[in-house]
Amino acid sequence: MSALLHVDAVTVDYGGFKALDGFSLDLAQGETRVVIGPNGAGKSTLCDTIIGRVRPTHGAIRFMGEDISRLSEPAIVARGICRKFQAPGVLPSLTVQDNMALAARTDRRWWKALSHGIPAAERAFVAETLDRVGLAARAGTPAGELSHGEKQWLEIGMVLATRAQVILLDEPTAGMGPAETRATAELVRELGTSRTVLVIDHDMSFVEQLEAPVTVMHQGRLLASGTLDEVRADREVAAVYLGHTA
Ligand SMILES: Nc1ncnc2c1ncn2[C@@H]1O[C@H](COP(=O)(O)OP(=O)(O)OP(=O)(O)O)[C@@H](O)[C@H]1O
Repeated sequence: MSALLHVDAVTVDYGGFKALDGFSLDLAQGETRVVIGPNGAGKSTLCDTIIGRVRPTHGAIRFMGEDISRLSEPAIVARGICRKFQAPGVLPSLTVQDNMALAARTDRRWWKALSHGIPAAERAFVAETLDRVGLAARAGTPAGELSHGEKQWLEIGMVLATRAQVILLDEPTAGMGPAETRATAELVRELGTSRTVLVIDHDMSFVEQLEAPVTVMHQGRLLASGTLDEVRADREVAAVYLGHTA
């Protein structure tokens, strides 16, 4: 089966230091994949390269067969790839519903969106998306009043609201306690039923709960790939990564 997203032997060279070093990864339509690796392995650079913030020195990123590695970030987002950053980026003074409505707008002129209210056709979609991320009861709350976990879920919902096909989640559980982490795992699994998802994370209990195939990176290269149990059993992985964190 051909990949929806194909990271093809990508090298990112910073003046001789290779943050990615001939790294390849295929994401099939509908797949959820977790990328783990020690600090500095190149995980964020991988996301940055897919979304167009960093240009590959060699290799290419292909999405639905098209080489997107020279496109701008907005052009890549317009094709259906969206990234949720580590730092929450919601507008705190707007309600949860209005943040979601802005993300859902195909017309990105926010002043227009807000001054005219949410169009009826989008209202149902916004409500449905809030429900999917468990924030329906918080629709009227200013986003600044949400808990840390709720803000993260709102951000994930905002990515969903863009109708992106491929969702990149960079450490979605950063700063969360066990209960919020469990709820996030459930949410990501739910997202995986309708989208293609690439998750980067350090938190092993979270990765376990995702029950998804795992790719391990080290020094910009692919170290191992398989189920979490398989990569845990890999001696090289244990040596460079799991041995230090488990
Ligand atoms: N603009 C840059 N110039 C030079 N080196 C960089 C640049 N960006 C990243 N690096 C280096 O590339 C390597 C990979 O960084 P990256 O942030 O992708 O790793 P990571 O796996 O996401 O790490 P972490 O888990 O700590 O976030 C690191 O050694 C980092 O210092």
